[in-house]
Amino acid sequence: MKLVSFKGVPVVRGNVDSLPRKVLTFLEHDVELCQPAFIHICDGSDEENRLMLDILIAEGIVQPLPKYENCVLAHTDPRDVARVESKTFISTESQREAIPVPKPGVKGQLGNWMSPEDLDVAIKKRFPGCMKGRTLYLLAYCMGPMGSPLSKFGIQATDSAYVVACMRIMTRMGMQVLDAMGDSDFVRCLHSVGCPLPLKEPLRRDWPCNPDLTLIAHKTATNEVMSFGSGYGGNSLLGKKCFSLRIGSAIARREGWLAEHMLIVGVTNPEGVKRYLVAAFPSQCGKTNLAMLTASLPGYKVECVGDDIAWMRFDEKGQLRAINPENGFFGVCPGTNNKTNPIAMETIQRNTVFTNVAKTSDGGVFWEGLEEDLPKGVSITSWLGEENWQPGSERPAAHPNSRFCVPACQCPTIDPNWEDPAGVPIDAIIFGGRRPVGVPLVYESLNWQHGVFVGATVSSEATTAAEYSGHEVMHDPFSSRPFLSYNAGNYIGHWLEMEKPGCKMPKIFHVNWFRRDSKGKFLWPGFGDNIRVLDWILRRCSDEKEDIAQMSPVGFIPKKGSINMEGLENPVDWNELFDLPKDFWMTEVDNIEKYLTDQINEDLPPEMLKEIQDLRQRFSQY
Ligand SMILES: Nc1nc2c(ncn2[C@@H]2O[C@H](COP(=O)(O)OP(=O)(O)OP(=O)(O)O)[C@@H](O)[C@H]2O)c(=O)[nH]1
Ligand SMILES: O=C([O-])CC(=O)C(=O)O
Ligand SMILES: [Mn+2]
Repeated sequence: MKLVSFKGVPVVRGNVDSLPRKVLTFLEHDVELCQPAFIHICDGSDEENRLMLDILIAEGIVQPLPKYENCVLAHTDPRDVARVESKTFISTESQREAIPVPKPGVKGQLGNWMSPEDLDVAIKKRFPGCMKGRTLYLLAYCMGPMGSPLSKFGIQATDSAYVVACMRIMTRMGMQVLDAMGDSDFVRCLHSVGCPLPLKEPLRRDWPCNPDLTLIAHKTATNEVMSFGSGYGGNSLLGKKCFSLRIGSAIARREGWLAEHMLIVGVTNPEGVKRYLVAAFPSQCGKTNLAMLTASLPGYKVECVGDDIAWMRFDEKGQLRAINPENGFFGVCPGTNNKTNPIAMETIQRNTVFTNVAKTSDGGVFWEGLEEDLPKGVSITSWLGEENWQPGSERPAAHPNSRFCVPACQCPTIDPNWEDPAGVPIDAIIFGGRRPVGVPLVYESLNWQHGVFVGATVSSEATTAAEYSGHEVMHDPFSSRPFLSYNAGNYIGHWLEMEKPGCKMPKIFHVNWFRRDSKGKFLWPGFGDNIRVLDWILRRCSDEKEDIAQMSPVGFIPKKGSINMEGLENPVDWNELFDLPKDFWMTEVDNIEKYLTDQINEDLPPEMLKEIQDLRQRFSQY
């Protein structure tokens, strides 16, 4: 029998009675806590999606984009435009489980911890009654291909129809998941925009959020996420960073695998040999672009498995395999255009939710980088609603962290094996970041331990993916600093422990597309030309031993001329791209040492101290 109400709350859609027992218990708890006016059990259907978009349009949160097929544009409160690292917490019994204890007098930068008692207080301050007057949407979703032994289930309760529409794109969500779940365990995710009705103060730009009380909390021991006050992507689509990275890496540590902030691609060379690799760059540093690369070298093909997150484990034959837990792309808009990323441009013509981009008078979208594609005679309304926005204005047309949210299956270069339940075999791991000086285009680590050191010492210029301004170079271990959910020292230790007899260890590389010349211009063209570097990397992974690498203090670097530069639009300066300035690197080693010993202190694995010593030693003799 269909229940028409649950705990006295009308069920406007879906059948509460058919929910698995554990899901029902979760729902009961959230309904009692948040006191929604209605309950809606999501089925993931097209019809339901239409309903969500209609609600969002009626509320003024999104507007249709008649120029494209089934696309909408959302504008947020200008205070809710990015992840908020300062309000993101890991809650564990002991602090040291979650974050290292830095040296005395040093401010820790490797995550925020909250005691279970403080979290209880924080929850009681926020969640009771937080959904009054609103609908609680219950979504069942699967991270990873349905039926894969590597996949995991999640349940999210949310009071945001925007979140429902985006989660339907970013995860496998709906009836089929509820059916497949049965009584399996799941990650419990509760999300509220924190604006019960009636409102206490008017919304800005019709976007409900609660910046003063924003809190993104994770209980890793019990696989729980509680997110309050933000509707923005990484804070609200809880399957993404919260589950797949923070909860995911804690599970991965317990179970002996890796959950990483990495893209996954397959690269086929002109001989038809295909190899897969993963790459970890910090937010806004080129993962989506590399994942959708159009090769500028003839005969090469790059196919996309994922653009942001990889779950990886060794199979029984000792081969590392990766799945993409996600079902869509939540990609950066500015800079995306038909030259830099034509594949993304084609992907986002349909069924896309855009957030915080500008709108054109012909019902399309606009952002920095699309100037050349702008039809004649159209006018632009900026993301902040400024009409008749003009190129060159002081404020950008689109927010620098504006995003598209689109189903992965629409990507014309999606890999045929992207949903292989066994995952794809990984031959190389790449780290990288935005390094304006000193760091060469590519180098290869000397062995696994050195490669782990390369990952642990990733640094990059700050971007707008979180609440930073300016371009300071920041440490970002494994490109996952914002997503660490257990002690960074143990994180490094976990990576070291992945090397086991019988496992074929992938080679580890470091790349830098962002080195600049003395005038501030990028030395490397990047984008489609990055295939030239991938080609070198994959030749290094091949069984055919080519004479293309030489030892340097940072690791193996390409022998001069060993990267294919044929057909480059403009010549590049090899010497400048691979220069290793000794004074820069001596300072870099000191910085690394200070950062790791200050921040991770007693939990830093001694292997890292050895790597610091060796790097300094190699440079002092250079
Ligand atoms: N110069 C240069 N810029 C690049 C390159 N690849 C990407 N970018 C720019 O870097 C910005 C971010 O690129 P994305 O590929 O979206 O970065 P991401 O790592 O996927 O970002 P998140 O989604 O935040 O994790 C965009 O503005 C790109 O145009 C490159 O090879 N060279
Ligand atoms: O989490 C987000 O909002 C988007 C993202 O991929 C990142 O910042 O790495
Ligand atoms: Mn990302």
